[in-house]
Amino acid sequence: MAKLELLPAVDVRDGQAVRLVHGESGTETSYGSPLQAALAWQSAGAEWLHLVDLDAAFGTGDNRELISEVARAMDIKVELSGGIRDDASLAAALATGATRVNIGTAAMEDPEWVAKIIAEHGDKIAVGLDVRGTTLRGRGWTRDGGDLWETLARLDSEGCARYVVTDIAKDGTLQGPNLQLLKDVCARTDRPVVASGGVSSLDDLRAIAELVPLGVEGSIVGKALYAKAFTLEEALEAVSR
Ligand SMILES: O=C(O)c1ccccc1NCC(=O)[C@H](O)[C@H](O)COP(=O)(O)O
Repeated sequence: MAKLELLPAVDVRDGQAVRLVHGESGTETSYGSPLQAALAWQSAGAEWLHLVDLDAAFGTGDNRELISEVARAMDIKVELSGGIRDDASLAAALATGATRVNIGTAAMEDPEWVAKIIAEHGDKIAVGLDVRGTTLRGRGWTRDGGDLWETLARLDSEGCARYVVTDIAKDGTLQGPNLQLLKDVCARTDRPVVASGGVSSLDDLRAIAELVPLGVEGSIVGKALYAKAFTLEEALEAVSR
C-alpha cells in the first residue's frame, strides 16, 4: 500500500511562523523564525513542506520575500499557499521553485482564471477546499464561497489534479481530523486528496493513512508538531507502514 505523505506546515504571519485556531486572525501563537522551522522539518526527514502566506490570504499584506527565501532554502518539495489569486501572485509563487501551489479564493471567485491555470500548469496547481460544513470559505476563510460539491464537480471537469481539504472547525484545534469529510470527498473525486486540519496524535495520522486506498495521498500537520504532541520523526515512522 502507498504510504501517506506528511507535509509539516509553516504558516507565516507578519514574518513569524504561527498557528491560528480555526484560521481566525488574532488567534496567533508565534513559533519564531519560519526559516528555522522549515529547516527543522527538513532535517527531521520531511519530504514536503506546506508553506502558507497568511497575510496574503487575509489581504493584510504579504510575506513574499520571506516565503521565497524559505522555499528557495529547501531541498525538499514545497506546497505554497495563501493569496494566489491572479497572474502576478501565481508567477511569484511559481518563481520560488515551489513544487505546487494551492489556490483557494480564486477557485470560488474567478473560475475562468482557475480553469486556465489548471490547463496551463497541470499538477503544479492544487485547489484548497476549505469548508465549514459543506460551504467553502475564501478570503482567508472569512467569506462564504459556495457549495463544496458543486465546486468539486466543476474543478474535476476542468482537470484539477489534486485537492487540499480542510475542515476549518478542526484547524489548529488539536481535535482530530474530519475523517468523514475526507471519505466523502474521496467518494466524489478520483483525484488525490491532501488532508489538513486538526491532527493531534499519531493515531490520527494512522487513521488518515487508512484512507490512502480511498484516495487520500497526504496529510498536513501544523499545531501538533509545534505543540510537541509528537515529533516529525515519530510521525514519519507511524505512517511508513
Ligand atoms: O492555507 C491557507 O490559505 C489558509 C488561509 C487562512 C487561514 C489558514 C490557512 N491555512 C492553514 C493551514 O494550511 C494549516 O497549516 C493546516 O491546516 C494545519 O492545521 P493544523 O494541523 O490543525 O494546525
